Amino acid sequence: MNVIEVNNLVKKYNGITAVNDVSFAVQKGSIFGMLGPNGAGKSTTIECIIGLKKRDNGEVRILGLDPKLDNRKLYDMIGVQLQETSYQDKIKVYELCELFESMYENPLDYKSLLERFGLIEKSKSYVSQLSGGQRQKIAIILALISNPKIIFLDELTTGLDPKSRREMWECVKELRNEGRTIFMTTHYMEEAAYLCDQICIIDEGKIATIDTIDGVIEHADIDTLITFETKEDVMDLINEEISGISRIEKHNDTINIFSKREDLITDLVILMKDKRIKYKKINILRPGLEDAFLKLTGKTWKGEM
Ligand SMILES: Nc1ncnc2c1ncn2[C@@H]1O[C@H](COP(=O)(O)OP(=O)(O)OP(=O)(O)O)[C@@H](O)[C@H]1O
Repeated sequence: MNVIEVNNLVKKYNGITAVNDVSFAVQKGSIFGMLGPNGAGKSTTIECIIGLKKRDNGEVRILGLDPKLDNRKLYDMIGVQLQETSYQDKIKVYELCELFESMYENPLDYKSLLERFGLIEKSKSYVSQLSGGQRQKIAIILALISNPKIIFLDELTTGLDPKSRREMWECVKELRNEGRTIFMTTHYMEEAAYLCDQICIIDEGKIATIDTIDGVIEHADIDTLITFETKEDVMDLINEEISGISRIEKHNDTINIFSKREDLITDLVILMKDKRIKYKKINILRPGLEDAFLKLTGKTWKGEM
């Protein structure tokens, strides 16, 4: 069952198209990740979906409701963490939580949420005194107070250290395991690969692909690379005896074989054994999300883009 449906979404800023005919659906109880570089249109997509920004074209349904028309109803059912949330300087954690609690009809008990996220002893601290990771946990807690069915997380872990990022990942998984649906955006490929059931690669406002991680990699149709070292002249032999090679190259003693056939390595090892060819450092490199991103968008992934 789809809990988010977006069809042909378009958003322009002063004539510049930030989100260009974007369509996708998100299944109940899944983690859906939107992955793309700076300025790809991720935040704008979230803001249009939840009704914070007016879309120029297209249809959006969240739990069957149109955020443009059923704004109020939806706010009790979704939780949102936006990228640039600034809190009042002189507000304490419990005050902020109480403020959010007062906004909903059936809020969750914020104290148990603070407990769950290991922040109960920070209850009386000023939000401004919390670490980056703790502030992001507060953002999740605030998004959870309405006991939402769907949670929108916009670059939840940007700027966090690796340990805090890992902690946030576990939090997000837990939320999914409770049956909630997560829509998240991220710059981090390993985050998308670790968390997301479905991933959507967006670039310059357009979707390059939507699939599972394995599906995205498969869709990109990239060769596996098998490398090894030998001092012997084997190029002709390999070309003659082994099928399915897209490309083979030699750099000094290193041979690189590109192929769609992962089992090519088995044939290769048998061939070398039969012909008594000495080799070392045999290795297989399967394509990853990074390679798929490059193939699908023509851009190199620079980690935190
Ligand atoms: N309020 C605005 N007015 C004009 N242009 C905007 C506005 N907000 C975003 N844009 C532009 O729209 C495009 C998409 O921006 P958006 O913030 O949605 O991208 P993003 O993928 O979330 O990027 P980032 O990862 O840097 O947050 C960018 O070119 C951006 O400059």
